Amino acid sequence: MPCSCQARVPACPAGSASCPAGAGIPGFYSEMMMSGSSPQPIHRCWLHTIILHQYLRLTISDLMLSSKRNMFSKIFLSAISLLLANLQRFLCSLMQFVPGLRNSLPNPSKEQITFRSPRGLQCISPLMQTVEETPQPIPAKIKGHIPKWINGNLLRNGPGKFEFGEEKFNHWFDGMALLHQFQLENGTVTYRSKFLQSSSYLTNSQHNRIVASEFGTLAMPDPCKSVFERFMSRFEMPQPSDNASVNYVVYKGDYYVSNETIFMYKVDPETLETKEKVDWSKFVAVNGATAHPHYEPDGTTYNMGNSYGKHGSSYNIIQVPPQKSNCSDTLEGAKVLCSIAPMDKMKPSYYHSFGMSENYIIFIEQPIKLNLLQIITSKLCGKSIFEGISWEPQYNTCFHVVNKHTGEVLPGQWYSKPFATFHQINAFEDCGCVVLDLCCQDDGTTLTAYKLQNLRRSGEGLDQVYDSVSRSFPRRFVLPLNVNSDTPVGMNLNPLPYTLARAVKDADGKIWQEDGSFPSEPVFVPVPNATAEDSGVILSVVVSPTENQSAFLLVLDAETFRELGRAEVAVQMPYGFHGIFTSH
Ligand SMILES: CC1=C(/C=C/C(C)=C/C=C/C(C)=C/C=C/C=C(C)/C=C/C=C(C)/C=C/C2=C(C)C[C@@H](O)CC2(C)C)C(C)(C)CCC1
Ligand SMILES: [Fe+2]
Repeated sequence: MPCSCQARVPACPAGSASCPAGAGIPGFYSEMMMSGSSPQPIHRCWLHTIILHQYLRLTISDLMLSSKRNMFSKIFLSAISLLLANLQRFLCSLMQFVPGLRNSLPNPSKEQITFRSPRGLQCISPLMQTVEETPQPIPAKIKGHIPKWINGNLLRNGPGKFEFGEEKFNHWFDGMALLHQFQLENGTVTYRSKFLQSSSYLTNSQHNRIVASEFGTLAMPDPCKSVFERFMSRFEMPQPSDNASVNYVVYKGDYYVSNETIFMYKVDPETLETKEKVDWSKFVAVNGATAHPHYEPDGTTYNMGNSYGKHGSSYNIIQVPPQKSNCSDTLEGAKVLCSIAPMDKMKPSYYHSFGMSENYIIFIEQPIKLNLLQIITSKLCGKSIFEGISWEPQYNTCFHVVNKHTGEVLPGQWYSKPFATFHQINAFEDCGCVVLDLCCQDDGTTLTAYKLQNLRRSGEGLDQVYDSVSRSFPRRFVLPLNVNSDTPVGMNLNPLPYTLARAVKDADGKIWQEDGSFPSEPVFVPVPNATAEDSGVILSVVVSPTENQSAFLLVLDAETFRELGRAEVAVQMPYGFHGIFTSH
């Protein structure tokens, strides 16, 4: 990394103990908990309601920034309720504005965040069980009203088959990709689903056992082979899975499903048919890419992927052009914009997503480490890839900022105390800073909780699993970009006053929840020709482990979070991962 005037600037996690300035977003949660508001939404729907909260948080902070509409009264009411809820913290935040006092304020300590350990959580095992596909569209039963202007498909991806014959997968992420489609047309909704016809799915089906290893499951050698052949198979390199179960992504206007390996599949978003398999390494020198690319308005796509070579690994930023040069195009023209060396080349960090603002790509190198030696020898040791991943909080979390137009890595290092992050909320630039909102956990061992044996527990066992998972909070990080050797040390460099304006959402109370219901990642669909940023609807597929409780597509008014309608589908549906909406 170019580093002639390298400055190590502690990134400022709003509300965390390391940044006095940040009485930020996480405090919002602690206040919500401590002021006696129900912590239920997080506890009851611990898989995804959190994301709904995070989405809300984002909407509110954006509203606060633009502050154009009828927000003043909301802010005022919120401020009053916050003031009453926590007078001391409020005074502290006011003192932030007094020059000289700002840096001497007490840190909002983590200990202030108190949680009740929930007891008797509802068993969610039915959401992680094999289901049948529904290849022909079936009509959904509409309750309420689905606006007629929403025309298109909500496409979602996630695991739907967890065993073949007698053999069972170990980890939630191993389940075979089931592609879902909710088709919305003129106020009506139909649903269909199909299993991705990946090589993993086809060979496992053909042999009626697990032949292809997945993230958390090492396939056993073929029992029909000789003892010698079975022994020798242990010396083979693990093969990357093509079970693209994590998300739908778009490159050059075509739809693909993706996990995080070297393979993706092109799919037909209308019929859910599996089309061609695409290998990233045929186009750019990478061994995989995330399932969370970022898109420019013109269709240019940015992604990140690791490359592994003789001398260890690199993190690479990839740019895919917006248009095809002919109709059979896939990733032609893709290029590596820049490569970043890991802190330890044999132990690169795991990342599930990355940030993008107008001019920058922000890569977060977190202390969830891939032990390459262990992964390469995993077959020999009888282990899965998952077992080669570890949480190593002796490392800080480090932010790398790259100019996405030039590929130049900015000559600074921003770091924070160790935290783990899977998903980004937002990234933008303001006053010479990059502002990042992330879903953060103080501990990076969550992947273990997602083992199927844990998720399928019930009663006290499930409560224990839930207690073992570090809570996820939205946190705001401010990375001042114009830092050089003249920049004074020990001063808060965050010029943005609005990182304090974090407490508004609670009183706003835009939460959708229902007992025993598990909403999926919310997807915003703007009304055609929308003028306000939140004119439109929020779509979320809601599933339930309760018998005979139908899954449904929920349609909320994005501005008010009022339920407009729901489209119930009488099929069993597992809990999925991600998806997108595609307009007709
Ligand atoms: C094996 C091999 C090599 C090396 C291979 C290596 C290093 C492979 C590494 C593979 C890895 C790290 C795979 C990771 C897969 C991770 C996946 C699929 C993650 C999925 C995450 C999901 C679905 C997240 C879900 C969610 C989370 C976290 C929070 C919730 O709130 C919301 C929800 C459910 C969506 C070499 C060196 C190229 C040589 C050749 C052979
Ligand atoms: Fe994700």
